[in-house]
Amino acid sequence: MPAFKTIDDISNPAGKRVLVRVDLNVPVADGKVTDKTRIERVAPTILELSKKGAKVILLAHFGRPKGEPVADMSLSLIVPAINEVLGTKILFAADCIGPDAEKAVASMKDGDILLLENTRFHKGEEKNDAEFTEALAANGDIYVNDAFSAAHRAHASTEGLAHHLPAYAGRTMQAELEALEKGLGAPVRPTVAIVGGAKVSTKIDLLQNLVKKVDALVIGGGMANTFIAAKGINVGKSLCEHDLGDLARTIMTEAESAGCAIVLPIDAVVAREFKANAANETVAIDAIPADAMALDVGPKSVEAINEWIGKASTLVWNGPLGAFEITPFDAATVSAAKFAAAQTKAGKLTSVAGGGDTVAALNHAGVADDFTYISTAGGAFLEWMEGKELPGVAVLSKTA
Ligand SMILES: Nc1ncnc2c1ncn2[C@@H]1O[C@H](COP(=O)(O)OP(=O)(O)O)[C@@H](O)[C@H]1O
Ligand SMILES: O=C(OP(=O)(O)O)[C@H](O)COP(=O)(O)O
Repeated sequence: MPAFKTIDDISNPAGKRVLVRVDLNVPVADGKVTDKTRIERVAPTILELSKKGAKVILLAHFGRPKGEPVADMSLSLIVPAINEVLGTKILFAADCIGPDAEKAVASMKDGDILLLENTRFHKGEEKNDAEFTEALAANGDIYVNDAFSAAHRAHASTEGLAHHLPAYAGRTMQAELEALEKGLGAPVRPTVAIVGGAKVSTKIDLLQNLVKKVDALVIGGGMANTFIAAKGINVGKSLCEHDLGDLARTIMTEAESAGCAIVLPIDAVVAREFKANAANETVAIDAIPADAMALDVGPKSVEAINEWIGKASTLVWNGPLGAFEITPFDAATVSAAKFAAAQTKAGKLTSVAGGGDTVAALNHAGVADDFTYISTAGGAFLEWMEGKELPGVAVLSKTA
């Protein structure tokens, strides 16, 4: 575990302006938060600092707005859910830097909690731009990073700020690293990884190293469509990143050399509309109609996936196997989740899953509590698993 300072090392937080980086990138449907796990996980840090009399100023991103304000990516949408979890009313400022932020911070009393608007509404955030970082730092005396799930990003609010202010790890950051080390520090083989979901381009790179660490890599969701297409199979209108075909083929070749089995779907549940209860059919993977989308992996694929889970001693999982938010396309994810939970309860499996939507999917399946450990992190968790240095964690120990 990297050595860093924690909240215990803040000598007297009372009256201090503490910039706390949290991950509020939560699943939302019809303007409502559908899974509050990430908020629940950062609540202890926020409440502890507030109780100690600090002025708690929350920094977070929401979605991928590309450096411009986007109405449905405003963190104001998350405020009611935060109030509910914290059991107190927080303040909100319409910008994370400049006069709006300054005014809101200046009016805070000791113990108040203020959420600043989406840091990604400014281009400087993802560029880790010095001027933007300074503008963020102007509103704080201390920086606490509690966003383990965003620690794989070297952004202004996740990395840059630690160079400008005394930096500490929050309680969730500490707990995540400790739990991952305990559960996966020395994984018992065979180790199986399941990677699915929709963030294909940002996660596909990780698979190149992951295939060297695991005995089987099960690929589902939009990631599977990209691999299927790379094999020359038509995936119709499915979520698929066709330009990543070369990389997908390289990963399959490297997996073979490393002795890692790649488990791709052999059938799919397809529909013509992305909505709950859309008319659907199950087809062989090479028979996806040109006008349809594969929204879930099919029952034969689930059988094969569960067979791999049955052989595994360790399971790491990020990314749902299908569009689990809309029935019946949650079937494969729910089935594999229930089977992995049963294996874990029977003492046959160490199961670690992570990612905002993955946690929501496991909650939806009603089995999140039965997994060995649930991380709030998806991409960060996979990068940690690869043995990569996470910039948001590394900077905390470098500046300690
Ligand atoms: N076949 C598919 N087609 C479209 N979307 C999919 C498919 N499979 C999974 N998804 C979507 O992937 C999203 C989750 O992906 P991702 O953000 O990568 O996971 P996590 O947040 O757990 O890291 C969900 O919203 C789900 O609907
Ligand atoms: O939701 C997140 O990552 P995850 O989907 O890998 O769990 C984090 O908030 C990071 O978001 P990003 O992948 O847009 O940088």
